Amino acid sequence: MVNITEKIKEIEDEMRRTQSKEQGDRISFGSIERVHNLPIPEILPQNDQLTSIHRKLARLRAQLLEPTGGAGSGGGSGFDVSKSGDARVALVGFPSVGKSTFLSKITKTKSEAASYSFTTLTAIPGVLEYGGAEIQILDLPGIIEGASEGKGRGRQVISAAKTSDLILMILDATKRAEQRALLEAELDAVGIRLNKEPPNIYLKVKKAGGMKITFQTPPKNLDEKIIYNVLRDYKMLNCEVLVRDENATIDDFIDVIMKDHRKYIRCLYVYNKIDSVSLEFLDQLAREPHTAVMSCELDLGVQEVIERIWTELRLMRLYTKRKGEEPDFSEALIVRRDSTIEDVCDQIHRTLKETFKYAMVWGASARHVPQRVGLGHMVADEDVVSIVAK
Ligand SMILES: Nc1nc2c(ncn2[C@@H]2O[C@H](COP(=O)(O)OP(=O)(O)OP(=O)(O)O)[C@@H](O)[C@H]2O)c(=O)[nH]1
Ligand SMILES: [K+]
Ligand SMILES: [Mg+2]
Repeated sequence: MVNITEKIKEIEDEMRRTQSKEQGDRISFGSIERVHNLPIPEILPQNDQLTSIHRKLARLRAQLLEPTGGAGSGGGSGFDVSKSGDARVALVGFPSVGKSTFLSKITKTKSEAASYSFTTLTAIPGVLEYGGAEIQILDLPGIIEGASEGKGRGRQVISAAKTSDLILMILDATKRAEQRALLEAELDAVGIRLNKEPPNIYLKVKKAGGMKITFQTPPKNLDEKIIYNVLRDYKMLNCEVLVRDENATIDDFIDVIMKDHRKYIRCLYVYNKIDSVSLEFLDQLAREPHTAVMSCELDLGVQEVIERIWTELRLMRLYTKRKGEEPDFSEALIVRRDSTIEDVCDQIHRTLKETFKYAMVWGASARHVPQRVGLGHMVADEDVVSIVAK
């Protein structure tokens, strides 16, 4: 069986050699991920050899995703914890950063915490009640560098993270700064894209007619030849491509081709143990994007993290009202942002849509109050909705 990890290492070396030949030591390649994340013009100075190496690397990395994909692919199916509640949040981080301490603090579940690594060996679910919603929080074993290649329980942890609506990346404020980039790289390697929208590239596979490649505006990092070569690599000889984003890169394009293996998940970075760092450093951490800081031990910032979880999940609370009765504010109906009346119906009952006649809406989404609307109407947070069935 082919050892993909070894092959990737080989390519990394090849890349390093080509690189130093081309550009001297301008960029050092510490890890595959760093190569992968560099903007194309910088690492691929119109160099065909490098472009082809880069594509090979992307293909191999994709194989790491396959359940039967060579070395270190064992145990990639996640943990056997069923989803419950309105959303799932996964706690991902290196060992002993305080994941279990946090779970025990914000839910009724007690997950063992200790000062040694790998205290937690399996997924422990807890329930956070907030704003009328029940949010499942998944405490997970710590992961280590190389997790995506199967080190430790890495594959399993990452699979569990992939099923979540939000990743809470727990970081230790007292540890070196690289921890964040290392974890991001592990997730990136298995197709998880954090705080990113799917690339704005249209791709349609056809039965015949060859390749038709068009650009909405001249792209900065791509050209017809690069796209042509990538498509040929993936044996997509008949297709239509429209690149709408001028900043799209070759990696973005590969993500579009591999869209069944990509997951776009929001991530909140949470630095724990701020009781042990200087105020100056704390201030610096707190300014990073998508970041919150806390100390579970001193109970500092924990409530703020809970509030951030709620906003990052982008959930909305709706209240229902029966005809001729007051709205029921005792129990909220939780739906995702950008939900329509149709989603609301589905949330109430699987078949409600079939007998739906119209809905009355009170609140921010209503143009006048109440507004009579159809299934396509977009609701807003804290709207009151009354569904009228046939
Ligand atoms: N100083 C300080 N220590 C903390 C804080 N939160 C947790 N700890 C300590 O950090 C250690 C690790 O905590 P755990 O909750 O077991 O960490 P974990 O991330 O679940 O660890 P694994 O399950 O082994 O991956 C324990 O000794 C905790 O008491 C904090 O806010 N400040
Ligand atoms: K621990
Ligand atoms: Mg733990």
